[in-house]
Amino acid sequence: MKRVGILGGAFDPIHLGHLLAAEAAREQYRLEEVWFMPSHIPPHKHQAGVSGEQRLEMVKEATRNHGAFKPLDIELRRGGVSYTVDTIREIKKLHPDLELYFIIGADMVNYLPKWEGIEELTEMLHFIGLQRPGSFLELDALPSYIQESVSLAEMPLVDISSSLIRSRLSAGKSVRYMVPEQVYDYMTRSGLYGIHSG
Ligand SMILES: Nc1ncnc2c1ncn2[C@@H]1O[C@H](COP(=O)(O)OP(=O)(O)OP(=O)(O)O)[C@@H](O)[C@H]1O
Ligand SMILES: O=C(O)c1ccc[n+]([C@@H]2O[C@H](COP(=O)([O-])O)[C@@H](O)[C@H]2O)c1
Repeated sequence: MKRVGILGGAFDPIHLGHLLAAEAAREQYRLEEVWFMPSHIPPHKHQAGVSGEQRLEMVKEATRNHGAFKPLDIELRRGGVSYTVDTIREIKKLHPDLELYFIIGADMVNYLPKWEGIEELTEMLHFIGLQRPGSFLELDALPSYIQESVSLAEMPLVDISSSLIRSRLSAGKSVRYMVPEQVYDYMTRSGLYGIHSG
């Protein structure tokens, strides 16, 4: 069975933490592809500041040079609140032959018990969890059926988040090298987040 990883997120904007997480999961779990999937409306946080189209465009720019990385717009096309369980049901119908891995940072691992339809999700896929600065991964605190569906991957700890990038930009600070150069160029060209070139 083909092994595919999915990295879901707001990508508001996509940054190096996302890319390193995807690459670590790909390498350590021998994933043939990793799909980067922007949410329409995220279930547990504020709606993104920039449009879905622009977040998808940044994902395309960031993934274009990696043969195994692909953008996936299934949640943007569906609209509404992006519950992962609904998305995975849809993907399973389209591709019954895939072995699916959902890639998440430590903050989201700790949150798994609150996810919509989490029991069904653990039957449909595996989770790959990554350490993230500021969030201590507490697998022991999770119910055992969730613990069994989570495996960990190692990555260099990267203290970058989309909110850090947005707040730096609103303060007129540089975010160069926190996002790939192509994403930086796109943000500058489109004037996203009030960015000024330089
Ligand atoms: N620096 C990082 N290290 C490891 N995982 C990360 C990192 N940044 C994001 N992730 C994971 O990537 C997924 C998507 O993240 P998302 O697009 O919401 O970015 P974010 O940086 O967490 O955004 P925000 O700061 O706006 O909350 C989540 O599972 C999140 O835990
Ligand atoms: O389905 C849920 O209940 C659920 C709850 C929290 C997060 N998620 C998904 O996890 C991914 C990362 O979430 P976030 O909030 O860090 O962007 C993204 O694809 C979300 O849709 C899903």
